Amino acid sequence: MSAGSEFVVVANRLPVDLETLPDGGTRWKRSPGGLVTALEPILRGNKGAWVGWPGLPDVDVDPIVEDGLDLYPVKLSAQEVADYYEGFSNASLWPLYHDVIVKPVYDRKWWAAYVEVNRRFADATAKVAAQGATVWIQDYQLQLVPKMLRMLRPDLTIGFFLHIPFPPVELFMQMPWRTEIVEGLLGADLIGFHLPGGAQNFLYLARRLAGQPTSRGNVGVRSKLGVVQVGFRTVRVGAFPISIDSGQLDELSKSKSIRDRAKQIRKELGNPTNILLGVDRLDYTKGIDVRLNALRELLEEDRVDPEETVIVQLATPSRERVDSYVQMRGDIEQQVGRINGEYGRVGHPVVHYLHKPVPREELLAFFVAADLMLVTPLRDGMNLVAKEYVACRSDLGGALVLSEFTGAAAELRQAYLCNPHDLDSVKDAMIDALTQDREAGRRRMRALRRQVLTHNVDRWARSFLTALSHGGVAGSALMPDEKAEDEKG
Ligand SMILES: O=P(O)(O)OC[C@H]1O[C@H](O[C@H]2O[C@H](CO)[C@@H](O)[C@H](O)[C@H]2O)[C@H](O)[C@@H](O)[C@@H]1O
Ligand SMILES: Cc1cn([C@@H]2O[C@H](COP(=O)(O)OP(=O)(O)O)[C@@H](O)[C@H]2O)c(=O)[nH]c1=O
Repeated sequence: MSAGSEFVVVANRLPVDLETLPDGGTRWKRSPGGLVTALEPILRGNKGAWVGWPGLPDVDVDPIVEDGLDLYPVKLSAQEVADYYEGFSNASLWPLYHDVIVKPVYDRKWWAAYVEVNRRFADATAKVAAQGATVWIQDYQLQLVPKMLRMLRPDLTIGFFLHIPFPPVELFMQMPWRTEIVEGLLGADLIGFHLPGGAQNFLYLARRLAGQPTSRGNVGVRSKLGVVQVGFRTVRVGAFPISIDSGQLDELSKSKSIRDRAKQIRKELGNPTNILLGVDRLDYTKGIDVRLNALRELLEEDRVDPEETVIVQLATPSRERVDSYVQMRGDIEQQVGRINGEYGRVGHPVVHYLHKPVPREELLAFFVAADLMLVTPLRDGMNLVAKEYVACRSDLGGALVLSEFTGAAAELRQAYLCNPHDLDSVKDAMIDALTQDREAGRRRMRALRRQVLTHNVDRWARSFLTALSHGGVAGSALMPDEKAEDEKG
């Protein structure tokens, strides 16, 4: 075996995506989503390796050995992208884990591809990792890798982190391959979730489906880990809410170039009194439809003046070949057209909608410019956008409307919290935020910033990796296996 890497991250995507250009050539671009936002700075600071898919089917890409970060591409065929990524990952697991907002589809062919691709990731990682290395596997696309990798390389320390919610038993039991998934995860030494609720759901399922004895006490945040006893091995289970590089964003957002661009954005929008902002991957979990409906009703009821208000919705294209995403895009674009048709005028639309990725610096200028940030998911593992907005508001201006169904809501208690399933709750939160007293708004933003600036992505990674290397703190005594009792109840 070659020397290999001491620290390896394994994720479905590499931090950069290969993109096909109109002339048939290719170029690298930043991969979408919060997982990459969070992990890239950690890996660059730790000199590690990243195993992942380069984002295009059927391409052979050589490993890229860069300063501080080595990339090891895993090749997927077009059929595997359809079955493993678009199918099992994003039409079975994603909706199941997000409260079945759309109906999950369970397909044996997709499952077979999921097993096959997970095996390929495990094989690739086994080749890259040094003797005794630490391997950190990411997210729902790779839940079988911990067990597969342990069988290949028992010398490794293996962590797993789930970036999306882990569902309650009533939903998880729908999954035809539920036991295989729980057993796959139990190959890790430490399994991390954003919130204690996800960790507790998992502990219950480990007892019930894998028949393993587990701890019974509450799991804490970065403390009081749960345990599952798997033969002679102890698997730890904990809650580690992810975050952002808040210090860096705070600094960048104070720069003259971003401040100037924010002013220019306001001018380009016609200097309205209120700029509302949404920033999301175009995903049905994000509640883009919810905020547009809320705004339309507020306009209808004359509670918001269309002459003084604009909403900017930045929507990165996502999973564009999955049926539910195609359908949702059509619905949202229809809503945008309806609001502009009814409340806009020539040269002054109410909704400014972009369906394209927005570069990081431009995004920060939008955060600085926005009077009201709308984060209204029906369910979201964390939502880094909410934290990014707060980090960019060193002026203590602006206000955040935040869905209670995001992981971020557990920490950002001074936001205007709302229930996205109750349109009146969203509308009231928007009005409260738009009419807030200036001083009260500054107090809220100060408190939000204290939370985000003291709990950054570094702390997230350190808390997880420390628990992984030290074995963590078990919070409650191991209880006897009460599988039979659970099964009855
Ligand atoms: O890779 P894609 O299919 O294009 O999707 C992008 C990423 O979306 C998801 O992000 C999640 O991770 C964030 C960071 O922990 C979290 O804030 C957010 O709530 C999640 O939705 C997905 O989990 C990633 O695997 C994808 O790469
Ligand atoms: C729309 C948009 C977003 N970003 C960045 O992407 C991530 C999104 O992370 P979050 O946790 O909120 O959600 P998902 O992971 O997508 O489910 C965040 O860092 C955004 O700043 C971007 O760079 N460009 C965009 O256009």
